[in-house]
Amino acid sequence: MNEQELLKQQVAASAAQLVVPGSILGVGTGSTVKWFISELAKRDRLTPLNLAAIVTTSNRSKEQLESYGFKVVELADIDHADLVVDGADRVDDQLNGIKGGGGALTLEKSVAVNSEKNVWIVDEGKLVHHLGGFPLPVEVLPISCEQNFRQFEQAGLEPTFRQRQDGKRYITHYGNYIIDLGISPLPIPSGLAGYLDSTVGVVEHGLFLDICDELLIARHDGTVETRYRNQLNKIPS
Ligand SMILES: O=C(CO)[C@H](O)[C@H](O)COP(=O)(O)O
Repeated sequence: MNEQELLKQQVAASAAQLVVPGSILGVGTGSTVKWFISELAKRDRLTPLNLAAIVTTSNRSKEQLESYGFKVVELADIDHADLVVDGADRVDDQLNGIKGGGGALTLEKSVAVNSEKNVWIVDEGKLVHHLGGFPLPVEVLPISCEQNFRQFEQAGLEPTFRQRQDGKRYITHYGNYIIDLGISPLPIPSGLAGYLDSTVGVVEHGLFLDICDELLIARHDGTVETRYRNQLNKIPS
């Protein structure tokens, strides 16, 4: 296994220990979450977790969970999740993140805001002081996507339509497009989030602000560091 995969496995194994037996669990999407699901299954095999319900944010994660015998329900079937474990593309000093590299941002945000606790699992290469250095995904309705594209261009946000390998536009689970924005580092990401939230035709965007409660970071020295949102003032800048 290469070092990157080893880091993902280590941080995923730590997150699997946070799952409380009998609880309602949310499971995100991505290559780090893939490890989390297999570590969860490993733990469940040793001592059954008897989870009350599992919701997930993509068909990929659903299929993997089901392959281990977990039963997955829809978000609409639960009132809330007790814990969601998800990956992230970039995380800043305030534990704000860019998510949606895998295109699942809308369901990811819906599941996240309906959870008591959000844990993100990343390797240290994802850490930045200010959010940036990764295309910011914005899911847009097809009917007004060209207008949105021009608006973003005029705002200097360097938009590009996400494409599939065959060169056609990427289509989300909900039949929408994704416009990736080439943003420069954002010291105050709430400004851009507010602009996108108020833009007609935008379904959701990948700025996840004040959502992550606990960040698990796989370090190259083999350790896993935990940062808590409610203890941010204790983190040296
Ligand atoms: O937001 C996501 C998918 O929409 C993922 O959590 C994010 O892209 C991180 O993925 P990976 O663990 O593969 O780096």
